Amino acid sequence: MNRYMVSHSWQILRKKLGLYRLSMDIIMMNRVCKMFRQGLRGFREYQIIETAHRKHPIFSFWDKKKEGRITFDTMDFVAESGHFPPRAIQITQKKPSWRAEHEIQSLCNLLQVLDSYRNHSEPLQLLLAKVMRFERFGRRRVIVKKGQKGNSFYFIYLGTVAVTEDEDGSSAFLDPHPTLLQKGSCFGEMGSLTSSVRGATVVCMEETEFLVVDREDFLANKLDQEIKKDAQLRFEFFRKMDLFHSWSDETLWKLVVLGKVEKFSYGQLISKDFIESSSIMFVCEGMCEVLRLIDLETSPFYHKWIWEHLRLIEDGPPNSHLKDLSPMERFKEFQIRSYPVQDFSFLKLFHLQKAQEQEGSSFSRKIKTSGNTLPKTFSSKIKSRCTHLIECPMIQTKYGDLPKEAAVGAYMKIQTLEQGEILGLHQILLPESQHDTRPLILVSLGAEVIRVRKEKFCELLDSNTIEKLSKFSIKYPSDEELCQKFLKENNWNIFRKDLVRLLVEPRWRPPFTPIQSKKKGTYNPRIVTLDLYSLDKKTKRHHPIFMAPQKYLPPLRIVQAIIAPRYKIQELLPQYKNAGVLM
Ligand SMILES: Nc1ncnc2c1ncn2[C@@H]1O[C@@H]2COP(=O)(O)O[C@H]2[C@H]1O
Repeated sequence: MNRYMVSHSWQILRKKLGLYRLSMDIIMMNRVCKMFRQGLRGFREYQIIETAHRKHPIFSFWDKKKEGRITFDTMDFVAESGHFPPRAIQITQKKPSWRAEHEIQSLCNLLQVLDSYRNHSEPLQLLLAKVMRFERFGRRRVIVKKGQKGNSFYFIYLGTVAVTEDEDGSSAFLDPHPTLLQKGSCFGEMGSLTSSVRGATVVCMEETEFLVVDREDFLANKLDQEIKKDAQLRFEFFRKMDLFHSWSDETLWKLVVLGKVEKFSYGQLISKDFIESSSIMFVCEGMCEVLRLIDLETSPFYHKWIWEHLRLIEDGPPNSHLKDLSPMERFKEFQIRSYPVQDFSFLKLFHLQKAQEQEGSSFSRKIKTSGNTLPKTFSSKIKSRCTHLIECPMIQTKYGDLPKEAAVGAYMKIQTLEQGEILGLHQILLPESQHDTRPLILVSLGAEVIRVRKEKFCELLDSNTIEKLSKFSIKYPSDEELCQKFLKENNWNIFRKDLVRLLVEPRWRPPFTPIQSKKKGTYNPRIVTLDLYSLDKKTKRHHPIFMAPQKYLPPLRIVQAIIAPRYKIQELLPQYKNAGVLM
C-alpha cells in the first residue's frame, strides 16, 4: 500500500509542481535547518534555568477606595542568592520610555553592587538604568564574537565570562589560565560605542546574568553626551592641577582618555600592592590611606621589646588590677572613691621620660638603672631573662628565640591622600635599581580616583613637568622605623588605658555587670590584640581587617595592639596611694 501511495503522490508532484519546484523546496528546507543549527550552536550544554517554584506568602487586601484588590508578593524584591531579582527583571523587560522614574531609581540602587556601573556619574547611571535589558545565558554561550560588528555592551551581574582570541571561545575551556571577567565587570564597549568590529570573543564559563545596553538605545537616550560631559569634568580637574600647567589641551585630553575612573566606599581595598600595579592615581574626590604591612618578627627592636616585657611576668598573674576583677576585689584593690582635681600631665611626662631612658639601652643595663630609680616594690618583680618562665612554642629568628604567638604583623599608615593629590610619582625620576619596591596597600576612606598606567603617563611628560616631578620625591619610612613607631604608640595607648582605668573605672562601673552573651561573627577587637599574658593559651586566629578578601591576607596574624606585662601604674607613683586618693 505504501509503495502504491508513494508512486501515486510522485505522479501528482510531477504533474502539479514539477521537478524544479520540488528541488527548490528541498534546498530551502536544507538552508533553514542549517541556520537553526548555526543559531543553536551557542546553546550546546545549555542548562534550562527555571525560576524556583517555592511557596512564599502573598499578601493581599481589598482597597475600598480603589475598589480593587492590592497584592504584595514577597518574592518581588527577593532574589535567589546573587541572582537578579524578579521584580527588577520585570522593569528591564519594559521599553525604556515605559519605565517609571521610581523604577529606574530602584534599578540604579540595585546596580550599585557592580563596580563598573558605580564608577559612572549619577546622571549616566540613571540613563543606563533606563535603557538596559536583562539576559541570562548558559555555559559555552558566545556573547560577543571576534570580528563581528558590535551593537551592545554588557555588565555582568552574576557568573563568569572568558575573553578569548578565537572565534568560538572554545580555547577558554582548554586554557588553564583564561582571561576571566566576573560580577561587576563590563565588556563590549569598544565595539558598540565606536563602530569598530569586536576585538575579542567573550564566552560564558557558567550560567551568567547580564544587563545589556544596545547601541540604538544608547544613542536615542543621549548617553554619549553624558559620557562626553564626564570626560569634560575630568579634563577640568587635570587643567586645575599645577603639575599640568605646561600641557597643551591636546595632551591633556590624551591623559583624560587614558584615565579610568573608579569609586570606592569607606574601608574598601583599592589596591593590595600599589607599587606592583605600576600605575599613577589621582584622587578626584574624598580621601584614601597608604598602609604598610609590617612583619614585626623581622625587627630587632620588636625582639628586644618583647623580651623586656616578658621578663616582668612572675609566677603569679602580674598586674592583676588590669584583669577583669569582681566588684569586691576591685573594692579591695583600689578603694578609690574620689580624687582631688589634679593635673595628671606629669604622669605622662614621667612615662615618656622612662621610655626615653629605656630606648637604646641594652637589656641588662636597663635593669640596673631602673632598679636604682624605681621604688623597691618593683625589684622583686624583675626577673632575669629566662625563657623557661614562659611555657609556649618558640620560633627561631635572626635575633634569637621568639614566642610563636608573638610572630605577628601590623598595618601602619604611612600617608593620607586628599582630593587633588597624586600617588605613584614619588620615585618616578629614580632609576629602577633605586626603587623602593616594598608593597604599599591602598585603602579608601570614601574616594573617587582616576587611575592611569605609569608607562602611558611617562610618554606624555615634557621637560617642565619632569622638573616639577622632582618635588614629588618622598622617602617612605623604613620598616624598622615603622615598627618602633608602632610600639611607641602601643606603649602610650596602654599607659593611657591604665590611667583611665585607675582613675575612672572603679567609680564609674556599676556594682554588678551582667554576663553578656558572645555575639557570633561580629568584629571582636580582642581578636586583633596580642596578649603577652596568655602566650601559653591557644588563641583563635582571625584576621578582620578592612574589606580585603581573605585571599589578600598574608599568612601572618594581624594585630592592632599588644597587651604587655607592665608595672602597676599606682606603684610607679606611690604618692597616689596617699593624700586624698585613698579612702
Ligand atoms: N584583555 C582584556 N581584558 C578584559 N576585557 C577585554 C580584554 N580584551 C578585550 N576585552 C573586552 O572584550 C570585548 C570584545 O568586544 P569589544 O572589542 O567591543 O570590547 C572588548 C572588551 O570590552
